[in-house]
Amino acid sequence: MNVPLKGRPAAQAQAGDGLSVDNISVTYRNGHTALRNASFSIPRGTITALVGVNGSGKSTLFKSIMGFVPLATGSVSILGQPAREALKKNLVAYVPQSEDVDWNFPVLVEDVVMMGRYGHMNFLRMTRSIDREAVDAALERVGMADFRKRQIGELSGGQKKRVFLARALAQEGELILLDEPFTGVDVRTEEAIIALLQGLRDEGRVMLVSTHNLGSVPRFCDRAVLVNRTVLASGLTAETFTKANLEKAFGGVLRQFILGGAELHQDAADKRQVTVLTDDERPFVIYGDGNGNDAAAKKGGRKK
Ligand SMILES: Nc1ncnc2c1ncn2[C@@H]1O[C@H](COP(=O)(O)OP(=O)(O)OP(=O)(O)O)[C@@H](O)[C@H]1O
Repeated sequence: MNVPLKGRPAAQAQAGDGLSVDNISVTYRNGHTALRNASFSIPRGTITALVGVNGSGKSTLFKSIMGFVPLATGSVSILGQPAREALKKNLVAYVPQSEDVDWNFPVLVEDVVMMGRYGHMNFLRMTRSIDREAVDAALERVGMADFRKRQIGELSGGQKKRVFLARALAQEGELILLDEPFTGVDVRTEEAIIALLQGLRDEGRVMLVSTHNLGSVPRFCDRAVLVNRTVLASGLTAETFTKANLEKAFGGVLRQFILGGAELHQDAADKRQVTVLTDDERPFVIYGDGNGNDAAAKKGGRKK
């Protein structure tokens, strides 16, 4: 049985010493160069946000790491080994965007999660008790054990995300790529996913998470990579989520937001903290100062 990704090969996973992307360029067959000379590296035991406007190349970067698209230049190394080796060893787990999954594919929740075990099986794909245990544990961990006999097409958006997270867990991937895991999920599910990612970080795994939810990045991401057809900035969140970098990455979009009734405030005491004041004058900190002053949408008066 194949992973129900539209037009993509089954995600293969493997293990290493963080993720290193070195000078990669990707040109699609229609001649469009989606990434040019992109470089960054992230260590083990970290959660890194991948942010950028629509079409900036986030999914292309994931596809490059997964070997779904050929690289015109550069290389990717995963856990200290060439990407191809790491992929063969099942060290990379991929949680795709919901739009990339064929939800009409007739498959049960438990079968999707079992797909995470394929890389651990022989070519006959005979399931062993260790595989069934891994599936059970993964379903329990994401709170989807009661849904194991459901067709995947019969789940809510948040439940679908959790099933694909369970597949990544069952795979025991050391590098986990998550393409917009919070799109279409409620606040409770988002919190549950964040808690799960934090647990995986504590186990020493490497996570790269693309998200449009800038407000939550400082809360759970140690690092950030800002892209727009190349890597504009990368490093610790507090040092990377600067007003200058965010404007570079989001340009008119960020300005539009500010002009549309809010404003950007650079904290005088800590130059790294930026607060967006919303219409109703609630400060919304889009990156924090490391002292807990990074909660989204705190109630309070207008900062001077
Ligand atoms: N298969 C393809 N063939 C040609 N161009 C493509 C292909 N896939 C993506 N692109 C183009 O490459 C650019 C980067 O697309 P990509 O999907 O990587 O962006 P993204 O940052 O993930 O966007 P979003 O936030 O909307 O998901 C876009 O201009 C897109 O139109």
